[in-house]
Amino acid sequence: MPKLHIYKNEKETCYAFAEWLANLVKETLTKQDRFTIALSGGDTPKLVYKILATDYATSIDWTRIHLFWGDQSFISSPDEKYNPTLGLKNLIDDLPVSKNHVHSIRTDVSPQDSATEYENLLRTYFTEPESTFDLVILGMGEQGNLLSLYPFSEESHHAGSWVMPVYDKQDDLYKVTLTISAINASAVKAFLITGKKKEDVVQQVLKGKYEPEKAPAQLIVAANKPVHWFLDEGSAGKLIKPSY
Ligand SMILES: O=C1O[C@H](COP(=O)(O)O)[C@@H](O)[C@H](O)[C@H]1O
Repeated sequence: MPKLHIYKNEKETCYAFAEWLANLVKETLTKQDRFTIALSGGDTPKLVYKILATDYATSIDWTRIHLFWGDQSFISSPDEKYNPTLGLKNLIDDLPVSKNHVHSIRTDVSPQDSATEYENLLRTYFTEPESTFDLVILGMGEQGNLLSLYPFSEESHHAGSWVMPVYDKQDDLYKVTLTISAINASAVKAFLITGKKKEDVVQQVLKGKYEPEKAPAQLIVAANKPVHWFLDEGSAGKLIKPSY
């Protein structure tokens, strides 16, 4: 069941998301010792990470936060312009989180070895076989991918392992990504999607026919809990406009 949180623009959406995340962390940390987040890649969450690093630098207990990457591209360029993950990494470096609480996906080994190593890391970190992150932040690409799980790809329907290597045909590069199993085993799932260019994919997932091959985000479920969708009026355009 989706729970929609729709805001006027990207800025308002990101501020609201940061506030919601901070409250979730605070509430959860009254019941447990640590809070573990899987981060989305891409450009959209960058503002949220900036807001967290500044406005929430002291109000969140960062010593009890652990960060994992949701996916990672195998791009070696040292230039942020060509290497989006690098830009994100720089922002994560600004968060007041202990460096040994930031768990990255290696890119200095083969995608297969990197995926195996990340899977082992997760299996050691999470002691319950059916339970992963306290929060997974998810974006969606214009192609309809969530993390690096693409429409009509085998990996999007793979059950069992939590991590997989993926070849992204469109961008001609390898990626390592969490799987639907890892995402669905997390306590809270939240999409953060902004911009008019995403309104079709958002509509397809939330209002279209159930066709998970075409829209793998439809595979994200939360038993007895909502899947959160933080959208701006651009990305939610086709949900909020009357259809004639
Ligand atoms: O390819 C990817 O894109 C999506 C969306 O990125 P954005 O720049 O439009 O926010 C991202 O969520 C995913 O992690 C990444 O691999």
